Amino acid sequence: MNLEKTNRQSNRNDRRKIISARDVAVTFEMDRGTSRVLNDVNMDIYDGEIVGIVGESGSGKSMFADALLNAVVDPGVASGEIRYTPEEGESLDVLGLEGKALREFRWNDVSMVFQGALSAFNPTIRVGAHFKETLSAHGVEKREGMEWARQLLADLYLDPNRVLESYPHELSGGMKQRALIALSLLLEPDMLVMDEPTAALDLLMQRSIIRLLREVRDKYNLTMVFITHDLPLVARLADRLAVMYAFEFVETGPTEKILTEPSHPYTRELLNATPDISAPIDQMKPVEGAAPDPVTPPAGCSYHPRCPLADERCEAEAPPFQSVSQNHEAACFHWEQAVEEIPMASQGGNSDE
Ligand SMILES: Nc1ncnc2c1ncn2[C@@H]1O[C@H](COP(=O)(O)OP(=O)(O)OP(=O)(O)O)[C@@H](O)[C@H]1O
Ligand code: NI
Repeated sequence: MNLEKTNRQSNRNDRRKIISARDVAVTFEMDRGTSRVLNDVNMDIYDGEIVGIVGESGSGKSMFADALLNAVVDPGVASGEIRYTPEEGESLDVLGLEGKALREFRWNDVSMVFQGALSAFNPTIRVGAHFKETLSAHGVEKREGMEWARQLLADLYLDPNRVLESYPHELSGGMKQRALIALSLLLEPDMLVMDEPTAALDLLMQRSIIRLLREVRDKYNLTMVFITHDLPLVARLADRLAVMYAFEFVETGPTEKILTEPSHPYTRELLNATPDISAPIDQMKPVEGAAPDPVTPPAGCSYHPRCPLADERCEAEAPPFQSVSQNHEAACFHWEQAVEEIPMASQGGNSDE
């Protein structure tokens, strides 16, 4: 196996678009109407980057993650187009994959640590057996595969022998989560999608996992999507952030730009709800007002009912993305006004006043 991929330093614009998502929607048919829980989102993900996706609970983060892997559960329906382009060979239409091709895609190309996945380990079999089963399901030679598993576990600062011999309940939450990350990397995917991978862990363990993920990304040149409602946490990890509100992305940009020049009114509120970027999540106050209902979303900009800057146009027209600066966009007609008029609570780096 070619275990270490080469690290390439190059301009983002020359880099391979590993994922290109266009007009991706997820809908559920409900008695009271169609629930649109992901609303025609677009997103490009570049080789080797770490993208953090943040937003409040219920905003559609998991729906986006699930769509990326064509893993939206019934009766949810994903539509639109998701193209995956491997390092070599033809690009794939992810939402068109099924059966064996889909299973292979999910382990070999883009793999995922699902939200609440700590319970994914079968409690009655040893951790090592989970690795062996995955190898044999994909026809990988066991000896070589398990050698790679040991290296991955060691890279995640686990004792391979101890972990492989253990039953899941014998490991702490942090160890289990790292073992799960190792398992998801077993078949050398190009990209790893993690949905709230640290939510069940204490603050110290969250931070150490963040550090580990950076090391793993650098060593294996992985592309990562890290989903969380914990903005301070993901800001330590991600190269780029995408802020989600009401089933859509409302602002994307380099992490530093989002922290220092947040331009969508919602992003500014979200950051203001975080008293200190290094403070733990439980010290955050929620953004005021209620999130929209996916069956009856507001017309125009979906944030307008909560937005201090909303005018008639915002009530009627959905704002397209506007360029704020290079690689930084906000879906708001009034982003310039937002920067001037929605003050940021004093916190490190937010100094545009
Ligand atoms: N099986 C389902 N049927 C109908 N609606 C659903 C279903 N699963 C989720 N939803 C709705 O889809 C919307 C988006 O949910 P999603 O799980 O993507 O949110 P999230 O941003 O991941 O939230 P959290 O931070 O709590 O994980 C929510 O309004 C949720 O109620
Ligand atoms: Ni979720």
